Amino acid sequence: MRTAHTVDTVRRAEAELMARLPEGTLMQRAAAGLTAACAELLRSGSGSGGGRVYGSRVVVLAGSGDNGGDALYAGARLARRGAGVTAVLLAADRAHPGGLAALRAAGGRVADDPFDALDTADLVLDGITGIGGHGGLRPDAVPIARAARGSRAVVVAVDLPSGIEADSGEVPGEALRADLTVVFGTEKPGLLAGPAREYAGTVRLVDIGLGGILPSVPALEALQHLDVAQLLPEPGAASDKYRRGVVGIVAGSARYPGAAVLAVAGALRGGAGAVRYVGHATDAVIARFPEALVHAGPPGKAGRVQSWIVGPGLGDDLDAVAEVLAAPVPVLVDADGLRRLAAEPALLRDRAAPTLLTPHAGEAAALLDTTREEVEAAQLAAVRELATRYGATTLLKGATTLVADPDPRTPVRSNTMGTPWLATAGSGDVLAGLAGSLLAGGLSARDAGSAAAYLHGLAARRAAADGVPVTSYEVADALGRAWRDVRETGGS
Ligand SMILES: NC(=O)C1=CN([C@@H]2O[C@H](COP(=O)(O)OP(=O)(O)OC[C@H]3O[C@@H](n4cnc5c(N)ncnc54)[C@H](OP(=O)(O)O)[C@@H]3O)[C@@H](O)[C@H]2O)[C@@H](O)CC1
Ligand SMILES: [K+]
Repeated sequence: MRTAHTVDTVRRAEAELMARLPEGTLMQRAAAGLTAACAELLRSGSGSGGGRVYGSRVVVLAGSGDNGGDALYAGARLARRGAGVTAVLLAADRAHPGGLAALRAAGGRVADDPFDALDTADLVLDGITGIGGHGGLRPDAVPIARAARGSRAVVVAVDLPSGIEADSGEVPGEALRADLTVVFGTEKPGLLAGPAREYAGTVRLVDIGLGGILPSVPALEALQHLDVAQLLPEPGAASDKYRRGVVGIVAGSARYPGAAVLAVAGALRGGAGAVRYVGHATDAVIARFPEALVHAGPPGKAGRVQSWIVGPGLGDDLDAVAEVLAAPVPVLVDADGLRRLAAEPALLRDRAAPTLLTPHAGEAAALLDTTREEVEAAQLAAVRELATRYGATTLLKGATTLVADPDPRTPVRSNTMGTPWLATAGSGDVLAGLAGSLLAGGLSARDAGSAAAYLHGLAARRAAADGVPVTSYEVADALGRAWRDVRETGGS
């Protein structure tokens, strides 16, 4: 599990740890980890320096705080290993004194012209701001950040990409996009939530000893293979199809039969014992999936289910939404179902069983009565607000999918397994089917949503492995492989 803690929590834990250690220990631990990551990157040839530290050209962008201190100390360590290190000081009179002295003592120098230095750099260390930065890059830093990003150097962010908001994941102005972010002690929410996450590149955690001090419940968390393997239901010897759960799907219409087919495709690979399809696309569903149970009447007459999925491709025939929401079983509401809910939120009022809402940014905007742009700019705030306002677990789709429970103390789950290949028609229908199927298998709404998002992303990566565009149907087809992948890592 990857975990992230808020800035306040990190600062409290750091203060507690620092009180027990000689002064400067944490910064030296951070700088040592940062140096190791940079050296590895330079040796791998990711920079343009010919595969070694000795003789490589490193530029340190140092702001006025401790983030700049970390970067300067790491620059000093790289200089001692033979790198040519130049510092660009964003606030010359307030650069970290110890870090700057160490850099000079190791043979590093301060740049006369930042742009000349960046022009020939192999690696840039971004220490402009870390957890103390707010409001995006300041005007004087913007051209320097642009030159760094425009150079051929590999960019390594110190703790966080400068310009992102650590706690909210928002990017209020410009930020410096990194290839690698070396984060200290614990991840910060902005590394697991968009849009900030898209600035971080690969994230590498350096242990500085906060492990035993940080609270065990983080602000955000992201499942990994092993976590997903532990969540997936496994049929026991006594399982029959009803014990494994029947998932009911109300989706598709004469106009959009494909949404029904794709939702059923996802559900069939989610481990439920049976999939019961209800709606106007029974012929299309049966033609593709003879194993599905189909029913053309209202959901209430379709027979028992352990969970419902309602919404994909329904068009304007939305009477079934209220009917399904009145059932005492877990319900996943997607697509057109969410439109109905935005018009009548009271439909959720009397529900006691779990509800999982799966909006994309546009649907989330309608539910929150705001714009898509506002949701995309503040994804973490939006998913939390949806979950509390609607009293329902909410999965907000995007480049980084987030899942929030109504109880604000429960960590928000971030799915880091997504891929741009998933931005394709019908992708959400497959995800809804898969998540609804996991709900029928007994997973909580939060587990079902986050495990489904993970498997869905992994399946898309597998399906697109040879670099060709994938269709949603192929993603559904690859879910079996994704499931096997996590199972094999999970050792079950
Ligand atoms: N605590 C610890 O034990 C450890 C901490 N560690 C490290 O310390 C980092 C936190 O250091 P920090 O608190 O000094 O803040 P930091 O992120 O360097 O920047 C704040 C300074 O920048 C300024 N500033 C603000 N916004 C700005 C902007 N948009 N653009 C430009 N400047 C801006 C603002 O100054 P101002 O100009 O407003 O007076 C302020 O002084 C943390 O991320 C980690 O790297 C590690 O060594 C491990 C141990
Ligand atoms: K930084």
